[in-house]
Amino acid sequence: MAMASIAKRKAYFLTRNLSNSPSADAFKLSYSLTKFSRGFATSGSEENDVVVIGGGPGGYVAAIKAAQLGLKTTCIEKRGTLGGTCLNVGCIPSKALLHSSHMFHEAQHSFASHGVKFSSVEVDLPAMMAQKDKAVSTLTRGKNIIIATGSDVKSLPGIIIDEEKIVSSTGALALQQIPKKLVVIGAGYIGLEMGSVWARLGSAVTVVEFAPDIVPSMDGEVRKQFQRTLEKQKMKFMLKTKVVGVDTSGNGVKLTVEPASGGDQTTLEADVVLVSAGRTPFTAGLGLDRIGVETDKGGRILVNERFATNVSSVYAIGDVIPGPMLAHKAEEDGVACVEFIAGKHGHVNYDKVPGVVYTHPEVASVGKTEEQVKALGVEYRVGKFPFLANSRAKAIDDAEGLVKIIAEKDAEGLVKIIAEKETDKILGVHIMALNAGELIHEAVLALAYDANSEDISHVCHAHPTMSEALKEAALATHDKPIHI
Ligand SMILES: Cc1cc2nc3c(=O)[nH]c(=O)nc-3n(C[C@H](O)[C@H](O)[C@H](O)COP(=O)(O)OP(=O)(O)OC[C@H]3O[C@@H](n4cnc5c(N)ncnc54)[C@H](O)[C@@H]3O)c2cc1C
Ligand SMILES: NC(=O)c1ccc[n+]([C@@H]2O[C@H](COP(=O)([O-])OP(=O)(O)OC[C@H]3O[C@@H](n4cnc5c(N)ncnc54)[C@H](O)[C@@H]3O)[C@@H](O)[C@H]2O)c1
Repeated sequence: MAMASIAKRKAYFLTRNLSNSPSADAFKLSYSLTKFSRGFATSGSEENDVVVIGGGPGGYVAAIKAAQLGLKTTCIEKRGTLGGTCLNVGCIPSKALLHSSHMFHEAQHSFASHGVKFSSVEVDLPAMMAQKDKAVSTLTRGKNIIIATGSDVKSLPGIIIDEEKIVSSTGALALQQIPKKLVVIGAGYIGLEMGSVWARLGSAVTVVEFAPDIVPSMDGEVRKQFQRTLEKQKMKFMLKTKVVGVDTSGNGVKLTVEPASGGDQTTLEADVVLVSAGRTPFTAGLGLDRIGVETDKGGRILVNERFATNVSSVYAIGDVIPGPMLAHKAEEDGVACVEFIAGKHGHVNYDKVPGVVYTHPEVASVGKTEEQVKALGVEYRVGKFPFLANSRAKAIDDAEGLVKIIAEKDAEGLVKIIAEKETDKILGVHIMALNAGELIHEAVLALAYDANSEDISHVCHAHPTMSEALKEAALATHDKPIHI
């Protein structure tokens, strides 16, 4: 067992290497949970104010915040390192590979038009993986109970993940060879990000999606442009399609697929299949049923607005409770939860949590989609501004990220703002651009302060910047944009 303490903050982090006996660990931890819930002291001789189970973004942030609030805190993590899914097998390694594969793609396709020439460019996959591993390891060194045990990949009936031929995101982050053919099941965040990585490195990527659209939670208009852009990057989509059979007996994998509503079957061949059809809350081994913690049908722990479960002194945060499965949402949950425990007021507004798909271009959003606003029966106005008319995007030849498709109007990046017609209050902002994940925060702030589109249009934006597109879209929402 490795034990690290952040002495200054007086939060203790207990991590253990699970390589010996996962079940023994699960048993000990579930035993502890039962014990804590009855008000006993924690393991060892010392009494804690807060014990956090799980050291992911939700758990470790909750532990640090609790200690900052003066609560004696211990965080227990079954992995050898803190950081959870996000740091170990999620956000950080996936963004490292997205960045490396993007550099390779740029060197192949864009540098020459900027006057930078190479005689040859090739991929050194082991070096790329080592760079990703370095990014992770650099960051991992670094009585009340809060359950922050996160989530795990959702398995599909009849499909067994072996992390070699049939992989979850964890396996897709560690492939030893570039697959010639990669089939991705699920066109959500993971499927599109990991599909992008391997498509850029040369894999022929086919994405099979059950729903009629990719990223079903995304604004419809933005999603259509996004799909066209990904198709131009050679990703193929089979929408309204389900996988009904898998054969791994040969060298590769044979997948039988058919229309979601039934019909003729076809066979897809792949070297590797990525299962990215969602994630489920992870509570195995905690013995929740033994202490009577309520969950919903999907296994998510039910909490009230104070993150308290139905069992006294037991709280839950992050991926293990309902809401978006995002690292920054888990962190906000953690902070708000311990603020309540410390007798203060905490708050997380799930309507204003931004989401970013880190492809190229990125797609970022906050607030409601046009479809959601329509469904609510709210009268609204839409303001849009394309990056083709933004001088900074043009100056860096990245109106969409790929020089070759710059001229094609239907594939341009954009800012889209949806505002309530009567009040002009901003209800949702959607951005597709190379740095949309950064640009979105002006919109997040606007929503946090209940701003109107007119408010944004009165703010002076530096020129030339991509942020000017947000001001122009705001103008377009209630008036007319200047530069189009
Ligand atoms: C490939 C991938 C890419 C992602 N990219 C992004 C991104 O770019 N941005 C983003 O916002 N989100 C991203 N996510 C989602 C993000 O990782 C999660 O939303 C986030 O990690 C949830 O945090 P958490 O603290 O709730 O749970 P987790 O990070 O899953 O942490 C839970 C921790 O609890 C531990 N644990 C579980 N059971 C026990 C037990 N019984 N005892 C002790 N410890 C236990 C686990 O080992 C784990 O370390 C990504 C996810 C994946 C899979
Ligand atoms: N950039 C980020 O913030 C980021 C990156 C990766 C993961 N994540 C988080 O991780 C979570 C899991 O990601 P994910 O991509 O696995 O889930 P997701 O919910 O984003 O997407 C899953 C997709 O699979 C489809 N699907 C479901 N069952 C299917 C089936 N049987 N056949 C074909 N398609 C099917 C769904 O319609 C959906 O489009 C997400 O909730 C996301 O919040 C976030």
